[in-house]
Amino acid sequence: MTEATLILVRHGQSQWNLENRFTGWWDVDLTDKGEAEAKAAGELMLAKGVLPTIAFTSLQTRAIRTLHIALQHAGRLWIPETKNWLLNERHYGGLTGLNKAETAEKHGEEQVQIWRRSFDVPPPVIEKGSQYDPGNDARYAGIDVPLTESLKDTIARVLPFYQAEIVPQLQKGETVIVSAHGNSLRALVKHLSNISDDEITGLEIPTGQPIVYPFKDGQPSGERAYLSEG
Ligand SMILES: O=C(O)[C@H](O)COP(=O)(O)O
Repeated sequence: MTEATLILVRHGQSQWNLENRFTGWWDVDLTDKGEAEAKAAGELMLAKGVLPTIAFTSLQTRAIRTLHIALQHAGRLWIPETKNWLLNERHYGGLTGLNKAETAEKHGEEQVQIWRRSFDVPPPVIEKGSQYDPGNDARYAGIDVPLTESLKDTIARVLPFYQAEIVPQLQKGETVIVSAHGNSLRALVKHLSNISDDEITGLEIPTGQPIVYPFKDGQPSGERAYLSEG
């Protein structure tokens, strides 16, 4: 039997988390508070002796920097890491850049909640070439950049990456850290904790809080727990 550990961490507070704006694939950096959250996550991993041996992250600055700050403070900046767009945040389509409260005033709380948390209703598409369209960003060269994504669409890209790249590391007994985003991590937690399409609407992932799953032979062997509470 091979035991392993999966650590999931949502990036620390970003500039647009602070400004309450839909972010999705737009690339924003961490705030000072976000950096402090990442540092605390690394210190917690060190204190608990839960030390990553291999890392995965998205192509987005806020997740990459959270990973690096956390690893630095856990003494693990040297471990191998993979960056892949398949771990990016869910694409927020035409909502990208808008203020969440102003959007709720305009379209109603209920509609905004559907766009934010429904399983399979995507936000309106982003206009190609518009201000916050990441379609021409060099990091996405050769990728068919979506124009919007529901959680269901996000799961359809995150899970195959998880199965192909992350599960083999867990089967080998690695301590894997995935530094990603609210909705790309909701996609993973939905799968790992077997949460239904209806119940996933109620799941929130806080910034900078490592979530840990124990694994045996490449399968989760227990429920998720916050490392701070373990
Ligand atoms: O992309 C965003 O705006 C956030 O990272 C997640 O936002 P949400 O909680 O509205 O899905």
